Amino acid sequence: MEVLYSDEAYDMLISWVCSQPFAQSVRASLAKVALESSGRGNRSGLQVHTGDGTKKPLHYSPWNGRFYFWYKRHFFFFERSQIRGEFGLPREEASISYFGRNPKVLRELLDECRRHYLGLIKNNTCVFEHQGGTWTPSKLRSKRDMSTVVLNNELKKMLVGDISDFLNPTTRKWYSTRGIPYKRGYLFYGPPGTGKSSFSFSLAGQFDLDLYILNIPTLDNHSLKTLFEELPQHCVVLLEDIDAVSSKRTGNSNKDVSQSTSSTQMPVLKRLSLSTLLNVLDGIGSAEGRVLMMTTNHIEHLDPALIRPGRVDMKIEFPLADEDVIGRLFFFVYDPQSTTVTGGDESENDVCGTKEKAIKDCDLPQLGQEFAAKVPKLEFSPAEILSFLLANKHSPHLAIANVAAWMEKLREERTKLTRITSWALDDNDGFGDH
Ligand SMILES: Nc1ncnc2c1ncn2[C@@H]1O[C@H](COP(=O)(O)OP(=O)(O)OP(=O)(O)O)[C@@H](O)[C@H]1O
Repeated sequence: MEVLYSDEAYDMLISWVCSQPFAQSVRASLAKVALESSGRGNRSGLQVHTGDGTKKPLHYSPWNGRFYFWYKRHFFFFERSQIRGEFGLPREEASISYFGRNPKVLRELLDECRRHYLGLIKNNTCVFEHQGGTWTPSKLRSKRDMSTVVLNNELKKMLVGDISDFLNPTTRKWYSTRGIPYKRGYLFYGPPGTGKSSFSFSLAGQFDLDLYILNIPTLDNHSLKTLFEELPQHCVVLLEDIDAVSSKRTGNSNKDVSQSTSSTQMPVLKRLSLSTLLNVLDGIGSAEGRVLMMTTNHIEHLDPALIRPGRVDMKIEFPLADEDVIGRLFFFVYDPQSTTVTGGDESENDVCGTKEKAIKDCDLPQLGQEFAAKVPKLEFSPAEILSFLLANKHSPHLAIANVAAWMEKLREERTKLTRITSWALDDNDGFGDH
């Protein structure tokens, strides 16, 4: 049985093989630094982060040979090597065989590999990105708990309820008996740093779905079609910064998006046309059961066709932080319940412990109110506030004392940035030097 490197079955097989006793004593092995703290360990066997803080841990796996082992009273051999593929590029290959005639035995073994792999990744979300027209091997990221995205609770509940209803097996039947395509689309819109991507990621984790991220500016028509055709049945597809593709159609419904403007208002060269995107979203190639999440900073730049019901079933605004969110972000950072001290040496933990105790002794609700009263509502994004609070994470009092100066600095930076942007735009107006 051959297993293709490009397929996730490859990871299932290799990670199982690496966990077997025979793999520890092989004489030909591949040594690699497991670069990612949590991920596939360069596809030489799944490496799930152990949190021991080892720098550049080495990982070994059977390589370039034939390796024999017993499994359920059958004699197997596993082969893995590197060959020259298309255009002379090196390509990895693996296969598994056994002495016998029943293919079921091999499938049972692969199923065991699958279960082993699912056990390893159970607290992770598999994230797929793309290079041109192909999905790259998934990366594993720890699931992000929904509670870590500070948002209106009603909204959260409503969205979670909507998605869980959609994913309910009876819903699929309901859709098919009525001839309605079984898919659901959401648009998350709002200023940068308000949690749109983070929330999409935590939703994927909540429903144990793989996340497929599409980066619009790097796509052309052909690759978008191919990528959509390769989507599995149940997954979350995240189309980030969808305004980078959209153009307001002025009479000509197929106007090319190369004339559109991006979030920064700068003209961008794009090869992906709006009509292709619309066809792909509606087409047969569009996987059944997929949850589509689109994000944008500029809902006003979107073509109405892109977000019409059927393509987008719910539009959800992610606003700048209001008083409630500001207070909850404060709590999120200082509440000892959401604090875990990991890694570091003992003395560092002692310091953290002392600081935590000092924070515990504070009247947090009172301080939270004080902090929220100092920050004007709907002026700063949750990302900005969080970043400030993290810089003062050991002292809520310091955060309150420093917040006015921080806001002033941020406002100055914004003014400067607006001046630079408008200067750059003026310079690009085709009227030459200033
Ligand atoms: N509401 C929030 N609650 C908790 N953390 C947040 C929230 N909003 C933003 N953050 C934090 O800010 C950072 C940026 O957030 P994220 O990328 O989700 O924002 P975004 O709205 O998708 O931004 P953009 O529009 O620029 O893509 C992340 O580290 C995230 O954890």
